[in-house]
Order: sequence, then C-alpha cells, then structure tokens
Amino acid sequence: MNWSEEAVNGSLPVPATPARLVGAEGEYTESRSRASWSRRTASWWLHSRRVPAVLKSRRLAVQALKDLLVACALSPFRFLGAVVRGLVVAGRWWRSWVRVADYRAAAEQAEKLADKFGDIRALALFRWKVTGAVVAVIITAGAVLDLLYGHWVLWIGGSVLAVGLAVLGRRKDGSPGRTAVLSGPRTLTWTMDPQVLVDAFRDAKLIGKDETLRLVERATRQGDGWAVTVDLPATRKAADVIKNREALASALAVDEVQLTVERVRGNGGHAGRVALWVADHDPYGTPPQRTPLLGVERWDAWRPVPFGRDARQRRVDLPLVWTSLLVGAIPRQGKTFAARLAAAGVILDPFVRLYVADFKSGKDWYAAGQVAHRFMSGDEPEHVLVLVDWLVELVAEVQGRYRRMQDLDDTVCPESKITPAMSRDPHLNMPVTAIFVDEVQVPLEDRTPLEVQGKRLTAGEYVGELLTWLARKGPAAGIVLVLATQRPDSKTIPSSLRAVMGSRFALRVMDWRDSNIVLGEQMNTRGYDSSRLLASHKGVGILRPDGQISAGGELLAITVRTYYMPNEDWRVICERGRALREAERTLSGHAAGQHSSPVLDYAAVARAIGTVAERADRVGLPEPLASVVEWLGVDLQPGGREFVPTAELVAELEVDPKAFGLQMGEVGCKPTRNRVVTPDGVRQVRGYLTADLRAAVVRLREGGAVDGEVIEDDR
Ligand SMILES: Nc1ncnc2c1ncn2[C@@H]1O[C@H](COP(=O)(O)OP(=O)(O)OP(=O)(O)O)[C@@H](O)[C@H]1O
Repeated sequence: MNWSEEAVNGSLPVPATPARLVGAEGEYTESRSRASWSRRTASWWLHSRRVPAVLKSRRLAVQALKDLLVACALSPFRFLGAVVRGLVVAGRWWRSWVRVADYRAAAEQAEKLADKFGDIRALALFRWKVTGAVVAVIITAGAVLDLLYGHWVLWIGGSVLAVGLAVLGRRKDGSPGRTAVLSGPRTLTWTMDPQVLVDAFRDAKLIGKDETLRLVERATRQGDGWAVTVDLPATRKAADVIKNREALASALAVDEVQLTVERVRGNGGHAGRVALWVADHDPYGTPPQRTPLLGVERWDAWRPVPFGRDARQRRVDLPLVWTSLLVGAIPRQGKTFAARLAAAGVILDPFVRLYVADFKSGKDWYAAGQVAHRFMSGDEPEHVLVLVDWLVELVAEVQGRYRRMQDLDDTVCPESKITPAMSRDPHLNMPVTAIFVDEVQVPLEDRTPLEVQGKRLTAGEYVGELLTWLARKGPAAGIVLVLATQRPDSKTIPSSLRAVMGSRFALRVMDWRDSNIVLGEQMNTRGYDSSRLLASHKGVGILRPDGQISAGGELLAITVRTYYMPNEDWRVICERGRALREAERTLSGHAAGQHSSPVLDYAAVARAIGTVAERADRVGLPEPLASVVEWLGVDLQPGGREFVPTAELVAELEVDPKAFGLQMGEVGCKPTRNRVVTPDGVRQVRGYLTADLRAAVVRLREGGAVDGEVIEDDR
C-alpha cells in the first residue's frame, strides 16, 4: 500500500489517496474484512497444535522434504540392517530356549543344578528334536509348495520372514541385539537417527534409562554444523545439560569446543528446552576475522560494540554504556586485544572522553594517546599515583554530574541517568567517559603508603576503593570502566570491586577458581569454566554480559572469539577517532596537548567513598577478623551484604576452616545458619551476619570485652 509521508514519519497511518477510497467505501470495508480474515487464518495456522510444524514454515517444509528423500535413499540399507538385527535377536532367543537357559539359571540360583541336571539335559534334547522337526517340516512344506505352485511361494515366504525379522530387529527401546559396539552414539549419525541422540543423552546420564527426548525440530544444517532442538523429559532441566556439556560431547564423540548447548528462553522456550549445535570441525581453528569497525567511519558508543563471533559465527556485540567490563586471563591470551575492541567502539564516537592507563607499558595502547583526554603508560609507583589522581578526579566528576542532574527538568533527564542526548550536549558537559586500565593488578597491588584525611593506607587499597565506587556509581552517570588483569585472583581484585563489574570476559585462566573470580561465583558449576579453553585458541573466552547480547539473546554466558585487531588496524581506528574529534571540536586534554593536572578535592572524595576511614580503622583488629573486614570492604557497610557463608570466607581468605572458626569465636563472632540462593536452589548454610561482624569491630575498637566463645567446628 502506498502510505503518505506522515504515515512513514510515525503519525497515524493515512492512505495516500483518500478520495478514491471514500468513493469506494463498501469495497474498502470488504477488502479490510477479507484482509483481517486471512490474517486470523494465518495466525491460527501458525499457532495451532493440529497443524504439523513442517507446514508452518517454508524452511522446515524444505528440510522435511530433504529428510524424506534421504530416508527413501537409505531405506534399503536400513531394512537390511533391521533384518540382520532381527536374525541376531531370533538366533539369541532360540539359543537360550534350546539350552533351557531360564530353567538352568533358576536351578543355579537355587544351588540345585546337580539335582536338576538330568531334567535340563532331557528338556534340551527334546527342544533340539523339536527344532529339527520344525526345520524338517518347513523344508518339506517349502519343497512341496514350490513344486505345486512355483518359486513365487518361496519369494512370498522369504519376504514375510524378512519383514518379521525387520520388525523384530527395528531400533526400539530395549531391543536386544541392536547396541553397536564400535559406532552407535559415538558418530554423527544422530543427525539422521534421533534415537542415537537419545542414546547419547542416556550415556551422558542426562536422562534416565526409561526416559526419552522429544524433538522440537529435526536436525538441520546451520553454518558449518548441525543444529537440533529437543525437549527434555519433565523431570530434567536444560541448565543441567549445559552444566554437563562435556559428558554429552563425549557421548557424541566430538570435542567440547565443537558442541554448543543453549537454553531456549522466552516465549518459544522453557526450562527444559535445549538447542544443540555441533560443529563439523573446531570452530576456532579457522583464521580470525577482522573487526567490522574498520569498515565504519564513526560509531555510536550507545550502540553495543562489535566484540566477536560465537562458535556458530553469530555476531556478538557488547553493550558498554551504563555498565563496566572486567577482562581476565593468563598472559598472552588476548586480554589487551579484547579491551582494545571495546575501546575501538568508543574511540569512533567523537563525543566520548577517554582515559587510558596502560600499566603493561608496551606499545599496544600507544596509538590511543592521540585521542585520549588522559593517557599514561608505565608501571612505576608514580604512575599508580597518577591513576589515583585520575580516579579522584572522576569520583568528583560523577558527584558533580549527579548534582547537576537534580537541577535538570524531567524532559531532559527523566531519571537519574545520563541519556544519549545529554551525553552529546556540550552545555551539559556530561560526555560518556570511558576509562581503560590494562594490567590493573599493578596499581591494585601497589604498596606505596598514602595518607588520606589523616588515615594511612596503601595506594593499591585506595585504587581498589576508588574503582569500586566508580564501578558502583559511575555507569549511570556515563562512566564506563574497562579493567584488564593478568592475575584474576581473589587477593588482587577485591571482591567488592568484582561484585560491581557488570560484564565479565574470561579468556583462558589457570583453574576454575580464577575463572569464577572473573565470571562470578559458582559459574564453573553452571558449565562456564574458562580454564578449559585451549591455549591455542587465542582471543577465545567466555563472556558474561550485563544485559542482552545480539547472538544468543538472554544468555547467562557465551563463548566468544574476539575479532582480531592487530596494531595497524588499531592505529587506523585511533587516527579516525582523532579526525572525528577534530571535526566535532571535542579533542581535549592529553590528545590536544594540554597537560594540565586534575584539580582535586581529596577530602570531598574521601567523604564520598566513605570507606577510607573504615579501612584505616581496621588496623589493630585481630586476625582473622581484620582480613574478613578487609575482604568484605564496602559489603560490610549497612546496606551491603547481610550474610556471608563461612565456606566463601574460608575459600577467599585461604584459611583452615577449623582454626578460622576458633579464632572468630575468640573475637566474639558466632556463626549462624541462613538461607542462600545457589544455582542448585535455596540452601541452608553456616556463615556470619554482617551486623554481627560490624558489632564485633565496634566492640574491639572501643576496647570492650570480647564475648568470647570457642566454637569447635565451623564447617
Ligand atoms: N581474536 C584473536 N584472534 C587471534 N589471535 C589473537 C586474538 N586476540 C589476540 N590474539 C593473539 O594473542 C596474542 C596475545 O594478545 P594480547 O597481547 O592481547 O594478550 P594479553 O593477554 O594482553 O597478554 P599479556 O598478559 O602479556 O599482556 C596477540 O599477539 C595476538 O596475536
């Protein structure tokens, strides 16, 4: 239909030639009712359970036709196979009958085989005679009928027998004689025969012996692999299949990198529906793809940034604004490359202000100096102090933004959150500000003593506090924090900081603990463990996004291979970013040659983050309470966590559980039982209420008597 300009622009749909339609009003009404009737029929057709799924989509119909052709082509071989299996089944049955196996077994069990031996022998002899007689009768009858009516009698007899044997040997649950020793589930025949897939699920112990799967869609070819969607039995959960992906890969005889298992969520899915995709070969064995950002002149930082491709070559875009990103891996796995991909998206938006702190101090980030508002490269304590100043400046900036947002009217600023329009308005001066810290473990571990507001603490501790505050409060004010670390261990990255990082990307790490530190607690038990990635797969990692990513919709996490952006491409992007900023007159700070130091109000910032005083007061607390308080950080504050499981404390602080319980008892902290939510449901665990911990700290600080109690076993 030819709609008028206004309709296209979003106002009410008005037909382009109203006069003609007024003249033919009856005709118009009739055509509308016909259209709505056909729409209703189409909708019924698509949603009816009576209409088979293959008739609802062209793709499925074509696939069904292909399946039919393949089935027809394979049917002679399948029939032959079934006849052979039937022969084996019949042969086995006859052998057990003629040997009187059941009677013999019963006698053996009753330890009366010697007594019954004579009877068994006589019965076996009789059954041999019956067999001989039946064979003789069949041969004689066959010969006579052949003489009387010709060869076709033998053909008919043979065909009936073959059909009988094929029925006996058909692949059905529990049929003896059908289990292949060398092939079966350990080949990709499941794409042709769903029963093999069922067997694989059974072998992997994902469904029981008597349970089966329901195919939602037959195996179809998608990309360089086969995709199939199945419904598990009602008692099983899709999350368990994801958790045990490796066992399923083993049952299907493929490497686990070739197997993708995803839950189907939302309207078309449920908690027991699983989408499987099996690649023909290692999906990461091919050369990496270059970032599509090379082909664009500019990018909008509010749009998710192209980050990589999953095993199925689906594009994975990463939202950056309103969140933050933590990248962790052992050296040389592609952390810097991953962080630079995120940076490339914001560099190509001339309205974004950039802070780049490169503690790797190599040439990887060098080109960013021409676009960054603040840039530094180095790993000395003086660089850490410069970072402290930047962070203090940013904390003050965020506070200023929140204050100014309060004064803006609701049309400009509907919530206490920056909007795309606000971020680009030069009068408001609230650009999206992205801060990249590579090798963040260097500043976090720095021991340079600092005195903030009369309290002593290390530069590393202060950096941790400032980053935590920024990751918590900054995103809504337009601060994007991207941290990359080579040492994702619990001592380096404070738990309070990890807890507030929205998106996580774990490339290969040493063990599941490190993987959990990047991706979040218990992620290994849910099937996401980046220590299992292959060393040769550079740039491949597990992404746990904050929100939806384009490839898999609402996925908890996804394995992604980042785009490859070598130094020459990175330089091109940075040069383009500079040209864009020059054109928009947004080049500032370091890139514009202004080497001004930030104007800082340490006192205001210390008051804002509020935890510096707390941290300094920890000095003098007895162990292990001091470590507990330090590890909990801002989580110990009122409004933070209410309860901390003992197991978590013991694991994070790497202490002996028994000694820990005793020492905590000595400083007056008694464990209690509380309900916590785990991936396996709600569980009652032992732990400490943070209110009790705070009370103990206050008591000890005031020098009050400790209500000591020795607790024998705190596990
Ligand atoms: N997506 C990718 N595809 C293929 N190779 C990649 C990819 N990403 C990174 N690499 C390769 O991995 C190597 C290491 O990358 P990178 O320098 O980012 O590692 P890193 O983890 O930051 O190392 P370090 O811890 O030493 O700083 C690079 O030289 C690059 O060739």
